[in-house]
Amino acid sequence: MKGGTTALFHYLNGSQPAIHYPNGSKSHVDFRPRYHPGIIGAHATKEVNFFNKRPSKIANATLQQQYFASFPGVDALVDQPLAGRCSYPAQLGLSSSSRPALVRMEATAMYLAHPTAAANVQRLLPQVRLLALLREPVSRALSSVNMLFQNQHAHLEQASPAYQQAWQVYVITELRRQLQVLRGCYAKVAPGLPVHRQVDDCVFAPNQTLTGVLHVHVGLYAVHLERWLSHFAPQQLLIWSSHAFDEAPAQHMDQLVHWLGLDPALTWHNSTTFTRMHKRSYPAGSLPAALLQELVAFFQPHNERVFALLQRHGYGSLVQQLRRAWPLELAETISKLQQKPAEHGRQTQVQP
Ligand SMILES: Nc1ncnc2c1ncn2[C@@H]1O[C@H](COP(=O)(O)OS(=O)(=O)O)[C@@H](OP(=O)(O)O)[C@H]1O
Repeated sequence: MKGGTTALFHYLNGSQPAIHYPNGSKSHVDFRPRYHPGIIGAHATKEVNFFNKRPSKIANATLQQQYFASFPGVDALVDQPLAGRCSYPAQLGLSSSSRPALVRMEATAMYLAHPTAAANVQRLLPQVRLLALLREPVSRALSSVNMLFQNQHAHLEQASPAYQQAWQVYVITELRRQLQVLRGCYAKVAPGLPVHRQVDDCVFAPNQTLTGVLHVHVGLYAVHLERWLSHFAPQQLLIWSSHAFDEAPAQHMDQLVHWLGLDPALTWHNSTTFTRMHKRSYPAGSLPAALLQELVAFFQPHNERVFALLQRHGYGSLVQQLRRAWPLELAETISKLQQKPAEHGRQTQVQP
């Protein structure tokens, strides 16, 4: 969440007006082709929000049918979506001469941090391939709180002093509150149960909700990856630095095509211009230095935990990449947020 999932989804999915499919479902046909014809996104939205529901007693086959109804060209009875098969290849831009492989994808930002999503996915899609984008956690938290603030204060003119003042009060209050709740959760962690189980229980306690701590909690990647890696093998989980993806999108997309075992010759390299998506502005000069320091200090040991976890699971080169990228991302965020508009754009030195 806030790591570039919208951009990734749309780079892969092209841009598509609606058409109708033989099974009665309404779906898409490209006017800008998908990056690879063998990868197609969910209908209508990148976020299906299916696995972040409470576990249900409905039979797996019915649940699978419900889930696959979110994707174009799918009739789960004849289509064998779990086998990567597709009944209407021509409509999806695939050659119909053989039965081509088709990867269906969605990008529900909430899955990574959700306490039961990994278990729910494993139950229905044990062979699934997963991709996580990790953004420097302080920048990610500020992006998250900025989005919520903007959604709730659309009536305020962004350049106005009232907007800046309200932004500052909101960001300080909300981030401090979330930091306090999560410090409490981590302080209670004891030897025994895995850390992610203890933290999930605390975050999901009766007087506490996931959304209530989302800005900070999502960036505590060690607990989330620990949870997903307790359900899936590292071979099923591709993890990218958000910053590296931003710097070299085509290279990452080609890596994805290769990792999914699709034919690279079918890749449509000119399908997208890789412009940033979901980008928001921030009020310059509004982030107090003390809050910034508090955030940096809070995340620092958690970042070390995620580096150690990734190293243990064979993601050593990613760790090196994140150790280089995160200080740069943090410096960019500080430059964007802390300096007065006149100073904006100057180089800023930060401690990693
Ligand atoms: N290609 C690429 N790579 C990395 N990061 C990118 C990219 N495109 C957009 N962005 C920045 O990502 C932020 C939006 O992330 P998401 O699309 O994941 O947001 S959401 O979870 O769907 O709300 C948002 O960050 P902020 O602008 O700081 O809010 C975008 O600017």
